[in-house]
Amino acid sequence: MTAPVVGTASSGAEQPEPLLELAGVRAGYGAIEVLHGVDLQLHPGAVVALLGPNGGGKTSTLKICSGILPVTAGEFRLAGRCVNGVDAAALARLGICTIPEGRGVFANLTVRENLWVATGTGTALKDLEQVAYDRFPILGTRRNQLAGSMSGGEQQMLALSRALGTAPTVLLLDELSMGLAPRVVTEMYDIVGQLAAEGLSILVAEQFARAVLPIATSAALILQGRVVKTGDPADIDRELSTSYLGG
Ligand SMILES: Nc1ncnc2c1ncn2[C@@H]1O[C@H](COP(=O)(O)OP(=O)(O)OP(=O)(O)O)[C@@H](O)[C@H]1O
Repeated sequence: MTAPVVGTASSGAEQPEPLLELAGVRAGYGAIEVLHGVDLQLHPGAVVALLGPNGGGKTSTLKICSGILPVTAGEFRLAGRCVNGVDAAALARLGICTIPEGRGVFANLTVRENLWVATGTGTALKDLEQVAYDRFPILGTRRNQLAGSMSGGEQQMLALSRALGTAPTVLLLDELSMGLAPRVVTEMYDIVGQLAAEGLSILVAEQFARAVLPIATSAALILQGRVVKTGDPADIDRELSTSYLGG
């Protein structure tokens, strides 16, 4: 069976090959299966919003894409090549970068020290700092400030900077909106939209659909470990309002 097409940046009839694809992916924790055949496609330069309620399987799907959770059946493909069993470090070297739920910044390290953590990928600190401070000048003024003392939005900028400094091709974002004021969420998603316009391919897991749909090129709804609907963000928004999340 062919996976539903989702996340295409262009609307032409010619579909480019998906950069990242899950085809019938099953996975779980111990003996308990939580993903029961997930189909998902992310095309170059697209923003796919992966939506659904708590426990639907959003984070587990991102874990598959970052190599943290093994595929037990089906295929995880990058540029058409099956990468089942390829570990997280190797996937990172192939350009997959994750910003986990809660951002993953180290509260007791300064901005600069947090950026230094990403030098483990082989990128020089000065290059990481340049990317960060060019895009988010506020981080430059706070380079010696402890990350934990910054606002949620500034911490999210730091997490994004650390990711971007490694020049990823695919960005996986988990619940970017968590703990942020609505205005800051809008600002952060505007930045995500800009990153996609610059060519980055982005998969965003979000419980709060309204936050991400305005910048998404397509959306997928995951319920109980299955992608039950994929398509245009406006259609999925309508579907969510009427059927699943009570608006
Ligand atoms: N480490 C784990 N061990 C066992 N079960 C887990 C683990 N992590 C997630 N699960 C289970 O897998 C299912 C899917 O969870 P997942 O975190 O992927 O969903 P989600 O859509 O991201 O939800 P949330 O927004 O609450 O994180 C849930 O039933 C959850 O209880």
